[in-house]
Amino acid sequence: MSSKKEINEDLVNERRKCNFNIQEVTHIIDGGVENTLQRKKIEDVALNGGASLDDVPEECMNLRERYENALRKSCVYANILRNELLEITGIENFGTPVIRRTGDAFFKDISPFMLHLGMFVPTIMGQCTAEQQGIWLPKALDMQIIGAYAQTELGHGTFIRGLETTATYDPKTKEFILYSPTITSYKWWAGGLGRTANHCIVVAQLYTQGKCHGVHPFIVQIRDLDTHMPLPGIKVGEIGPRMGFNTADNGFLGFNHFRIPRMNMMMKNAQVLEDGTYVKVARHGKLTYGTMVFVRVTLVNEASFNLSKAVTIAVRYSAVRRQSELRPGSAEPQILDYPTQQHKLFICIATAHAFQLTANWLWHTFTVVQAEMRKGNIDTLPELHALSSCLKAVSTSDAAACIEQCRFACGGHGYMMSSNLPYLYSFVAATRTYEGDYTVLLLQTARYLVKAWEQAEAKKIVTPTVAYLNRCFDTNEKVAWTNSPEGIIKSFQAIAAGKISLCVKNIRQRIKTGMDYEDAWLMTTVQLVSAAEAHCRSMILDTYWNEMQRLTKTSSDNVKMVLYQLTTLYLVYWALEKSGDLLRYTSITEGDIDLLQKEYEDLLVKIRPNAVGLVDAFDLRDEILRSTLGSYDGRVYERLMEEVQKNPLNKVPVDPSFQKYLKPFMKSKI
Ligand SMILES: CCCCC/C=C\C/C=C\C/C=C\C/C=C\C/C=C\CC/C=C/C(=O)SCCNC(=O)CCNC(=O)[C@H](O)C(C)(C)COP(=O)(O)OP(=O)(O)OC[C@H]1O[C@@H](n2cnc3c(N)ncnc32)[C@H](O)[C@@H]1OP(=O)(O)O
Ligand SMILES: Cc1cc2nc3c(=O)[nH]c(=O)nc-3n(C[C@H](O)[C@H](O)[C@H](O)COP(=O)(O)OP(=O)(O)OC[C@H]3O[C@@H](n4cnc5c(N)ncnc54)[C@H](O)[C@@H]3O)c2cc1C
Repeated sequence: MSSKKEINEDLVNERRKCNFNIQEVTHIIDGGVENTLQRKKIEDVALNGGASLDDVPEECMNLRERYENALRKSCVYANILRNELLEITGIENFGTPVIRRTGDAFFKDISPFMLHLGMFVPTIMGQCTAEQQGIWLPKALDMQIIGAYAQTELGHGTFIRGLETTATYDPKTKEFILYSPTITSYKWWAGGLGRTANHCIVVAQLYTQGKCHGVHPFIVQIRDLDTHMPLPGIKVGEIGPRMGFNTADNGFLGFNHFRIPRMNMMMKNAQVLEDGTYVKVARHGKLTYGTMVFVRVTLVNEASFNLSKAVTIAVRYSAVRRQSELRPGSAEPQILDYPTQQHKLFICIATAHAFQLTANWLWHTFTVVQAEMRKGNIDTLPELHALSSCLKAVSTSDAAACIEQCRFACGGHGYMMSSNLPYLYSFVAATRTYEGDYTVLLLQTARYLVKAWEQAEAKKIVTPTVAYLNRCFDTNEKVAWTNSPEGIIKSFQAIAAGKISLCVKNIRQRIKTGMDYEDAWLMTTVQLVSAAEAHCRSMILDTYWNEMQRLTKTSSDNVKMVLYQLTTLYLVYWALEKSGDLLRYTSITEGDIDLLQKEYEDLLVKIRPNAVGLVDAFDLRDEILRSTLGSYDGRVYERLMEEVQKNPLNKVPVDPSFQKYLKPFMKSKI
């Protein structure tokens, strides 16, 4: 952080205006004082140990240089991780978001090791027997082997049951034979696979004793550990430039009758015995999808974190940037003073808080379900799947939209790579697609909601997150509108219940006209997606409001006040966004909507003086923000100018291509 005298004067004034204790809010976001201290300790170790910032910005390098540079930094970072950070957190917490976040000081784009840490290691933990873990986990944690997660194929990503790679058991040699029978069966997209990984998890159709048993995970060595050459029978490479993730080393992979030992099938949930007998161990058929559930849960946290970075950049910049004049001859106002700018940005601060608290709650739910499953109880898995699916879908989609809004809020300079906003957007935009596409995951939640509705109809007990269906089912009429946080939450539950009810009605009507269930479902999917989104929004609103109440019980009055304002802003914003639904499912009137609009605009005014304080409370170090526009000191123009000097194009006054192309071209038409 720069010394105080260098801090932009507007930002100094903003910080003076802030009327609440910033640290108190930081502790709430971190989940307590202890967590803040732990985070700072981890950041000190990770960043002071040699955060290798680049002399040349990543975006000015060619593809090969970018990869090499990313790998160089990954090795530096991974050394700090395995030698120092895991000492602090304990090895079992290697994937904690606090550690993951320090990686952003090293990589503007993505590390080729990301998938090793984010999916390869968790899959070994979740899908291997204790014996298998004993073989691979120490090596993987120590990074003596580097892995990827190769599930998606050129032809299929969503439809996992449609994967074409086969793993056929040969009892004579006690091996599986991996084979890619078609172009479309080539593995495609796996991060770290293209150039870096020497192992990967391969999801393939398991054949034994002449029968297909569906998709199962296998651990496969693909490159020689010494020479790094692809092993015979393996075809592997990089899939090419993409919108983001350009240093993530996404790869393709094909197998030509490639043999692996029997024990390389990950056998926690199903086994193939030496003679080829297939034995199902798990009580739930979808436990092989466990890594995806884990990553979906962590992605809600990612959505919040990346959005907090984007909005920190945009709010600080908006305090520094001055533009236009309100009255002829008057001084140019800070753009943060425009209500339209506040409308773009304050909802982003609130959304980051809403997702952070929801992510914490979801993580807790995940650990409880995991503990139950260890005891053999799998009853809560469907609810976790429904929850993690819709929360992943909505949080990543909203975060991407909010980050883009932050970029709009920064005008032309927001379009510069050095603002970091394009990187943040392309990273989060990908999270809407990978680990289950938005629409596909909402339809998974919708499946669960339709079943829950049928249970409520049959007066059976439904699970806690859909308990509101019982109440809404009984009332069967428009919910009475009350303008209070609780009233808004209840109204959103009524919207969700109303939409689910309508879906069920329409499916039944379509079946009556002669459609089979699958077609009736298909024809209703537009409404089903909308119902699942409504359910998800009601949960986020409920969790944000209740968790914020709980967490601020002992806070100082001003902290309570500013966080109350922000939470209310979020509730009112969404009530206004969904006013059409409110008119349909509650007794709200046009007059009530006018009052909500007025309340929203009043809240913008109230939050304005604390805006910079609120983003400071995210406590994001400049090394992690990596933005010319968003640094703590607000030296926006100086940083933009400094960045220009690093651009290799500016190293010589005349580019060699002038002599080669431009001059001959200009002279050619005489
Ligand atoms: C130097 C280092 C840098 C620093 C790093 C430091 C640390 C890192 C540590 C952590 C990193 C933190 C965060 C980020 C981590 C990683 C992320 C990074 C990059 C990720 C890159 C992307 C990876 C991928 O995308 S992997 C591929 C993912 N693929 C998908 O998600 C496919 C989506 N499709 C599906 O999930 C399914 O096919 C389907 C659509 C759900 C349908 O499945 P299907 O088998 O066809 O189902 P059906 O047979 O129809 O049955 C449906 C039935 O099953 C139930 N079901 C479905 N899924 C599940 C499930 N997962 N769990 C439980 N139940 C499930 C469903 O409800 C239904 O049940 P019903 O019949 O009773 O209704
Ligand atoms: C940056 C990035 C990194 C990735 N990393 C990995 C990795 O490390 N390992 C890995 O295995 N994979 C990885 N993937 C792949 C990723 O998991 C898939 O792209 C994702 O699951 C979507 O599948 P798809 O590409 O087949 O899309 P498709 O399923 O082809 O989707 C295309 C469109 O069709 C729609 N659609 C598809 N099915 C249905 C349906 N049933 N109902 C309604 N609409 C439907 C979707 O909504 C979408 O709009 C990565 C992808 C990206 C972008």
